[in-house]
Amino acid sequence: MTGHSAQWKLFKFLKVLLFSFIFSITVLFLVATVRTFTFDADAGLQLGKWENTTAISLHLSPQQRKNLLANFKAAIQIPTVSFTETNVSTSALREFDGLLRKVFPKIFSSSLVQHEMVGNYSHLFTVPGSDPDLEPYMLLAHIDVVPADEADGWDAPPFSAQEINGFIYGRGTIDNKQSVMGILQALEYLLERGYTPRRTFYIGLGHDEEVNGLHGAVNIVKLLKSRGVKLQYVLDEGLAVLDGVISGLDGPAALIGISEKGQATVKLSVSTPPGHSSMPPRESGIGILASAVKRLEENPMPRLFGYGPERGTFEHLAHKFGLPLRFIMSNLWLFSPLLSRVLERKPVTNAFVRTTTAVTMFNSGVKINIIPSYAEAFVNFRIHSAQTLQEVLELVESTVSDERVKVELVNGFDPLPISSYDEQAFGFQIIKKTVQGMFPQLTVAPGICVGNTDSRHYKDITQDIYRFAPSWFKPGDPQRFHGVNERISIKNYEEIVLFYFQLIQNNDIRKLPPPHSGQHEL
Ligand SMILES: CCCCCCCC/C=C\CCCCCCCC(=O)NCC(=O)O
Ligand SMILES: [Zn+2]
Ligand SMILES: [Zn+2]
Repeated sequence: MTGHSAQWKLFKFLKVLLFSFIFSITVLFLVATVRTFTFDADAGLQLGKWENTTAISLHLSPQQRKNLLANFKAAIQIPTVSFTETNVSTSALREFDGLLRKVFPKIFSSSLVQHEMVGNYSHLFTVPGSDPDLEPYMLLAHIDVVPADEADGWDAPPFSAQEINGFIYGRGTIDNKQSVMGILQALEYLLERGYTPRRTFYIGLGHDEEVNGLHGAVNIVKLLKSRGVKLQYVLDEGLAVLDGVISGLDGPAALIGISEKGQATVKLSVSTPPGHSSMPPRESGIGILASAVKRLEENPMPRLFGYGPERGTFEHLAHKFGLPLRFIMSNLWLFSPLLSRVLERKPVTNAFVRTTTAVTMFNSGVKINIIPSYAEAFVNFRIHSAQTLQEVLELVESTVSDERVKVELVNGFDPLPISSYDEQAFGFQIIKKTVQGMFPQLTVAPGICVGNTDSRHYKDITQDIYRFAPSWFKPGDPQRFHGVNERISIKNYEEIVLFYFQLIQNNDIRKLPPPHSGQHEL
């Protein structure tokens, strides 16, 4: 070792020491002097005077609960799988339509409810309210599911709806037939009890959400637009109740999605001359493509934690963390870079830190002794709210940086706008009130939906889109989305039905109470 490099190492060591010292002093100073800033998640409306609208309560006999469960199981047992935009399970979708008509006779025979098929297999229900001055709202869910293979390690066949220890197993139990059946079951019960809404609402059930919703949601929106419909808000699938999923958070939290990430699907391809495998070139097309893919994986997109709505999530939840996390979450202006490095270690939380990179398909070769002429890979990016589709494409090009690799955008869109979630945000507050009415122990916070939903097609006819259902997720449950052993507890499915039953009635409020209106009442 030369004297020069030893000096340099000592200098670097002293620099780190000095930085750590300054950092510790700053933290101590802040702890001692700065009043920790936290949102009071329940401020304002909690004390406000709410107009009472939930006049009808839901009491179910053991037989009714059995029927409710049987209806849900029947829905799971129909394999309404979407494979590609042009390959959906049409006969299963027809069978599903038959099931809905059979198990929800009130809805389909009611003179109040208008039912239309859209794009052949999607459903649009219109339930007119008695007061035309109130702006309508819309509930969304989707009928289709992603494929599932029992051989991947399912504890029960994915379309069996088998009951194991109080859970129903099956593809679609949390994505998203619990909402499809939950919404309609709630409406069926309300109609049976003579309910008529004050505020008009729509229910949209897409049949191709898992393959972009181009025939279902897109056509429903076209139809509503042609009728001049504007919506107060839309509620779709997305976030959920997280119970133990966020490390360090004291108690469960309901995250209501106020935005969703953007998306880009990029195709990388390499064309090379084919030939005999006994005389291979130094680099094959597969090798060139594999290196490009590896470069994308090894160079993740930049950390952007704190620059999007995820910041609001952590600030709202800060008061539910113990120290030192509470302090860190309450001072993200200082700690975002540090927190990013912790969150990026796990896939579920990494999704909140950056645009994610997922290599989902890789195809090449036809025979073991032929050098293939073509290799292709598909990479799916989920774009952080603080980035644009264009910026992601530029980064992909510069990371691949090999003219032999063709880079094409298959499809993509920017992150969705941020819906309002303040005290005067009608949809957010109605959802929050309904959640807290059922689960007073929950903290409610705005969140960002890392997956995409049909609701993104509705952005021209509403300002406010929310993504939430009260599905309870414990550690390991988020991985069941599109994974193995997707399941829901019977208790939770019943809660979902009750949630929509209450939500529909809560929407009949004419307007929200003024903020802080109840604070002086003693
Ligand atoms: C705040 C940090 C921890 C948050 C943990 C989040 C838990 C995530 C819960 C649910 C997963 C999100 C799924 C969203 C719905 C996706 C719908 C879908 O599959 N759409 C198709 C697609 O995105 O390709
Ligand atoms: Zn879904
Ligand atoms: Zn899905």
